[in-house]
Amino acid sequence: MLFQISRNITELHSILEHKIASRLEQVHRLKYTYGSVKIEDIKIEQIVKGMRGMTTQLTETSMLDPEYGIRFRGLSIEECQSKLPKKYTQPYVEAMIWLLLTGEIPSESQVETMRKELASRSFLPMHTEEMLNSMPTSLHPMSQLSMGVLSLGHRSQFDKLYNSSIKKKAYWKPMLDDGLDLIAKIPKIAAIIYRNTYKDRIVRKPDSSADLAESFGRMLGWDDKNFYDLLKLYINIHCDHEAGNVSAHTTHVVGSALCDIFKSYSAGLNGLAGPLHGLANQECLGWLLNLKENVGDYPTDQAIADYVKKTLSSGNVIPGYGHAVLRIPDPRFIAQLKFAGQMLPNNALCNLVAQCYKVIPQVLKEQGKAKNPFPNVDAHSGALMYSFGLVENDFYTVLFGVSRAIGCSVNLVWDRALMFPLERPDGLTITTMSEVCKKK
Ligand SMILES: CC(=O)SCCNC(=O)CCNC(=O)[C@H](O)C(C)(C)COP(=O)(O)OP(=O)(O)OC[C@H]1O[C@@H](n2cnc3c(N)ncnc32)[C@H](O)[C@@H]1OP(=O)(O)O
Ligand SMILES: O=C([O-])CC(=O)C(=O)O
Repeated sequence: MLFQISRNITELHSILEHKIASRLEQVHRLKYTYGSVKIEDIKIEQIVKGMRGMTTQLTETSMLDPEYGIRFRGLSIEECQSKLPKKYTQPYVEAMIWLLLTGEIPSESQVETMRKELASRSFLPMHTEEMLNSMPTSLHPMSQLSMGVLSLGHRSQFDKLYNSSIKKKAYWKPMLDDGLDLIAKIPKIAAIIYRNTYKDRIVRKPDSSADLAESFGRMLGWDDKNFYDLLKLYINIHCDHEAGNVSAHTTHVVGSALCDIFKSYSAGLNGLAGPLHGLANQECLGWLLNLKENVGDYPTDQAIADYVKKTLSSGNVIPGYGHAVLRIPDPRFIAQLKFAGQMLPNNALCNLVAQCYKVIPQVLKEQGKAKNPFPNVDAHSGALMYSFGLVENDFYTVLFGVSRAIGCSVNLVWDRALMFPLERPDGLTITTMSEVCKKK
């Protein structure tokens, strides 16, 4: 047999086999029955402005509505919180993984199966640990993470089987195996980076009796169930955000060349490390601490507004505000605001975030540039981590990367299952496009 699946995931495999067969039929119909149907026109403006509002991708796992926010397999964040099996106040990350993969709410026993499967895969190969341990601590944690993930590729089942006689319609199986490996191993990579860069270089082993978030929290060095809860919330809300965001899109494009998950997601992580995307959470905390230093712990609204105007007049963006798609306050921000209100009602930094939410949208509206003056997910995450003692803000995007590995992996599994082709859009030179415009 070319490909051996672990006994733990035989049920998951058969659920997926079934779902994939029916989705393949739909994709077949889209391609052959409706192939010539036009769904929208493209304006020059959209091409010049970074393809905003152009529908160009098929995705299974989540959809982003500008006026509502993210829905994971049709469920809002609040619905996920109330319907998925949970520990303490937040759903298990394993439950979210199951939901994204299958579109179904898992039972407690399916969550436990997923937990065991991930725990059994959570060790790292020796060369990955040695490589991480040899990295200079001055190298940005996201560069370390991207290389750590890339180094896992030596045992890619997808690479191995691609070079054997595996059929195209079965590519998703080794991709799932690699995806589970990536999701299981990335917390340990992140923990090594954290302990090496900021602490004593001693990292606890993954805890095979704990769930993914708790084991991750322990490896980072925390013994605090509220922190594990925060990690569950953080990982669940950051794991997927439709297909067009920079990290997911990059992973998808690289994967479309039939790269394995490790090469594809390593590329995605490099995109996540940009300040207009995931790195905004690092920038955001820096900005917030500077604000606090300038205006004190309990500023007036006017003092905040003045500081925001100063940032804008120096030509910088307000990190954590605005969004390429959303036109409302990000529900992921609201979920964190609620968590902070319940867990840390008297925390000055989190209360400052809440006060900024009252003040900043008005200032951005008055400036009149940002299409969305409201906070996005990054406007809160750093303040929460900081308040739980994780104060090293250049590590924050690594946490984001641990989470986004889930959505990106699940999407690659489905990309291969639906046999999506190499992605290769056309381009025009500026001169040719100008000529096309003149003719029209
Ligand atoms: C997980 C995530 O990736 S969420 C996003 C995280 N990034 C940030 O928080 C960084 C701050 N925000 C931004 O830079 C932007 O809002 C982005 C990158 C998120 C979205 O970019 P766009 O879709 O181009 O935004 P939009 O169409 O509203 O931009 C129009 C103008 O408003 C400006 N603008 C948008 N957001 C902001 C902001 N937060 N502060 C100041 N100006 C802003 C843009 O820079 C642009 O100015 P320009 O015309 O001089 O180039
Ligand atoms: O959707 C986007 O473009 C950015 C974002 O919020 C995410 O990737 O989480």
